[in-house]
Amino acid sequence: EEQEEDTLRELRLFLRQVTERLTYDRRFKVFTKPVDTKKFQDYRKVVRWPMDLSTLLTNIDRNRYITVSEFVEDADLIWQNALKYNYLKSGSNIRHRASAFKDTLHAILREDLDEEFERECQDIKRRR
Ligand SMILES: CC(=O)c1nc(NC(=O)[C@H]2CNCCN2)sc1-c1cc(O)cc(O)c1
Repeated sequence: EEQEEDTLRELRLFLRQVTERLTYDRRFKVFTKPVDTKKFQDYRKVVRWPMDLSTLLTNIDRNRYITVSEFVEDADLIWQNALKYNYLKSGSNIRHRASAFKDTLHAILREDLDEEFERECQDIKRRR
């Protein structure tokens, strides 16, 4: 009902703010767009579930997330995929950025997410 729609609108605003903070951080430019699979032909052999910041934003606008934890599952794919694809010594530069991305994402959530709000979102999900 109306209160639920208010909560989900507030969730989308929060998730857009988190995504935008990461997108504007120049360290994470490599994570802002889908990996170019023409340029990196082996990428899809290594990474089953590609994810990037622009796709997160599209998913938010399409009402794909009704809890913060669903969003975090997708956002975590970004750094997990980068660590997997760059496991060799030559990928250390991207691994450092992936680790910084992970720490920044979870620091933002620890600082800005009210767990009472996430519990409300979980209740809406349960009722559906
Ligand atoms: C984000 C990611 O996972 C990524 N990994 C890379 N790894 C390599 O190039 C490693 C692969 N192993 C051999 C040594 N090079 S390049 C790259 C990337 C960089 C961009 O500027 C845009 C983009 O979309 C993806």
